Amino acid sequence: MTDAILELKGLSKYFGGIKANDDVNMSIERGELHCLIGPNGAGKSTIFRMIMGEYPPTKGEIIYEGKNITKLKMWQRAYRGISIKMQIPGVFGELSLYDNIRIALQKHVSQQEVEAEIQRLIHFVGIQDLGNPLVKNMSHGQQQWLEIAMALALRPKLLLLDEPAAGMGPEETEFTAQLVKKINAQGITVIFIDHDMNFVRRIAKRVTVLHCGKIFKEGPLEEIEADKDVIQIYLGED
Ligand SMILES: Nc1ncnc2c1ncn2[C@@H]1O[C@H](COP(=O)(O)OP(=O)(O)OP(=O)(O)O)[C@@H](O)[C@H]1O
Repeated sequence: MTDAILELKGLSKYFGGIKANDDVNMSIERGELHCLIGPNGAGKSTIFRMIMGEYPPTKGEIIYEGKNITKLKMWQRAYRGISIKMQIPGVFGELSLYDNIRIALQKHVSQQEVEAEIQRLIHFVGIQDLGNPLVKNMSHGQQQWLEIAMALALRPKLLLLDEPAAGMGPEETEFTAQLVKKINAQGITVIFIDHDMNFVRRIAKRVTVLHCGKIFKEGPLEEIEADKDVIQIYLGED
């Protein structure tokens, strides 16, 4: 029997004449580490924005843990365990590292637990040796890991990561791949978007390919990489 944590049913998002997503049907198993790939403008980020509740779908339904959440507000979805790290940095550069995490922890843990939780999170994402700098003085990679820590502060069951290794060098990319695996090993379902197939290869087992807003192919990584049509529309690109 399947145990889907998330199901997208006929999900569509139109911006005027642009069909950013068109009749997307997807099912994500609890505990999966799933990757979304596809050419620029294929509609990957729009799917994330609908799952998190930023964009209302034009049509279709989002079922999370068996319940229809299509009309719920963002905070209601976050409260139920959906957390996201978008492509655009969501950290506060003028604030310290700890204060950024403190903001993310607001209302999720009691006042007495905050400091211990900050330590747990910075150790988990590997930024425990920096002291407590202003975030704008942290490297790009460190800021990305901080943002992941902030997403984890919500104790999610489902974590959405939009290009978690974008702009990183090889070592930081490898570290991020290990971090994503570690998150998933904790039982958190992860869906991530990425363009870098070396990164995808390191961690994903199942991959969905989007093209022109629609699901083009879905399957195990090896099948997707060997698929002639996928190579033609996407993987054959430089
Ligand atoms: N707020 C918006 N208003 C109008 N059009 C939008 C909006 N958001 C996305 N689009 C359009 O929807 C389509 C899908 O965009 P989306 O950002 O989801 O693609 P993507 O696959 O994430 O692309 P990339 O890989 O470049 O991040 C694009 O044509 C984009 O221009």
